[in-house]
Amino acid sequence: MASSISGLSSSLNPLKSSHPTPSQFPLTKHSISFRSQTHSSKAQSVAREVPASLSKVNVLKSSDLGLEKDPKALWKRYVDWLYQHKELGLFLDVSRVGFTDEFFEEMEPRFQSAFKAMEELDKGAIANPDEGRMVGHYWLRNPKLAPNSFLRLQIENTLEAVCKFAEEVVGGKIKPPTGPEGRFTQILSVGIGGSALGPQFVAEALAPDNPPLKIRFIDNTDPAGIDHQIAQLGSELASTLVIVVSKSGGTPETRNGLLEVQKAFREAGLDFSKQGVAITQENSLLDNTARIEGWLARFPMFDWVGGRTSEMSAVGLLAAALQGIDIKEMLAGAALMDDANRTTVVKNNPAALLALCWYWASDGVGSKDMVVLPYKDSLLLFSRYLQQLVMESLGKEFDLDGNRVNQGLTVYGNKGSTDQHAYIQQLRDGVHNFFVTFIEVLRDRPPGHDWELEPGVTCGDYLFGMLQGTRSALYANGRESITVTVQEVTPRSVGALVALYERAVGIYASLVNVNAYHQPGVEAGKKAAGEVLALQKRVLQVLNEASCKEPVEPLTLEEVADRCHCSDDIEMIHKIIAHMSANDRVLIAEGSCGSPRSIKVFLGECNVDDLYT
Ligand SMILES: O=P(O)(O)OC[C@H]1O[C@H](O)[C@H](O)[C@@H](O)[C@@H]1O
Repeated sequence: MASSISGLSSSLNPLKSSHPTPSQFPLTKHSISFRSQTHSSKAQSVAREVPASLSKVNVLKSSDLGLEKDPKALWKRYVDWLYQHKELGLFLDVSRVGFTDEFFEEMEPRFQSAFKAMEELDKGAIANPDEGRMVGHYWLRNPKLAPNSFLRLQIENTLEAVCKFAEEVVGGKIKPPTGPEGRFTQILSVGIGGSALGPQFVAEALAPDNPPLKIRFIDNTDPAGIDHQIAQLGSELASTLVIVVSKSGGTPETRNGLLEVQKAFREAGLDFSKQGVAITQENSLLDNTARIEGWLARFPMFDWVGGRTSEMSAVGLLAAALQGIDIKEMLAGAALMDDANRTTVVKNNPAALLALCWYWASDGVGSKDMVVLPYKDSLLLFSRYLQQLVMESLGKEFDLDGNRVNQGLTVYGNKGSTDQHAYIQQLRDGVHNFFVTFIEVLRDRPPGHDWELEPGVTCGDYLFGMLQGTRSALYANGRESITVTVQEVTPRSVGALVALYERAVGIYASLVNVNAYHQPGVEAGKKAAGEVLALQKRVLQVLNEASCKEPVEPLTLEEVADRCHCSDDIEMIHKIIAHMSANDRVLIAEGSCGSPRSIKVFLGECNVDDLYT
């Protein structure tokens, strides 16, 4: 690749020779007001130091350079910057992101520091300092890189065990005790967050039309959602392999899902332990439960693999292998991508190029959102998967030096061209608070099935046209975009995409100096939920005491709050009572929900035993 930064000759690129003056390259009114808005809000909220030169250079955008009006210059920029991974057949086009030569040069030393940090991480440094953990998801696809032979063997043995188990289940050697077909036909995967999103994305992207085992997910503590999954299984519950996935082994939603499924098994007269599989850290609550109850199998999660980067561990691989997906190809694709992402030449490093674009487009502070638009139905869940990977990794209050930075990068998107008929109107014409990543898949459908639905044009040509049209239309209006192109959606290309974004997140986190591998903010919501449930128990106790009196003593919300000794929580008590009374609990509430002061509440039956517990 040429070493020119923007790829523009000096005659075409004014930045090569000198900084443009405002009169040479007038900013549009729109871009002036947007820019000043962003920078002033940034100044108020971000304590992080942005090198003055960077923010200055950053004021210039591709639209300011008039690139979209100069097809030759744009073509040159496209050619000069086009990244190609030959073996993977993957391209990365960053030409529609308008970073300048100066910006690129300013960023270079910071990239070199990021590469150093990634190198240390690869070697087993404690890259997650808050939790004192190594970060080793890259070793999963190249165990030779693991820092010691113990870890290498753990990875290799687990992979071997996953392959063997999947082969025996698919081949019918491991079978359920009962079940109409005498073999496992369904997977019910119970898990949440990183223990669900990767397997969901990969199932949608890669499962064949008629997989050996079909997969469904319970990824929430929504009783109706759980009932729906179990009802859909019907009599096939008897031939369902239940995979319970939780790194910590103590996530409440996953535990609840397990308890609900076990109840369904009991009610169907089935022995859960003969159909249950656990994927979790050794000696976690889940691991101990599975061991004591003698479940069919257990696979390890490693301390040094985070949930959101666990797709290439047993978490992602077991489910994939059971659906007939070639997991060795997924691993090979990821390993090839990882190798490419280790080069220290930014221009030849696809993950670094992504990180560069993210930094430029969002001013290194998340001032713009990342809209991910795969033009392929099977990649629908990619943006959802990336949402956790990117936002849980980068969305941090403090940087590594303890400064309050409130970092992050918002990710959303579904798929093209469908989204063109939903919100792309706003992207083209409305508030300019985003940049787009198009994911393009060159192969429309398997060979031999294509036909022309009008002379010279196939259905896939339309999809192609929609992508290219949207990319051009957005760019013409100053909206930046990245395009990632793969030949086909295969285990190899999906593995490569996962690896590309994992590394881009790691590099970007280094650039903005945050710990990408912890999630302290998640605890706050969990803790608050625990407090709500504890309050509910106290409310029930107070109501029980009042309802055991003769005559029964209905209580106002104020009285309940007083007796719980938490008058500050009266609003929450109102919500607890409204929720319980909507759910056929023994609780009876009189009065109008709309005027909480009118409510009086008591229990339909008094439990004398509970008075003394
Ligand atoms: O796999 P588990 O331990 O059950 O965790 C499931 C999820 O829990 C939390 O929400 C974490 O923030 C996620 O990163 C994690 O993936």
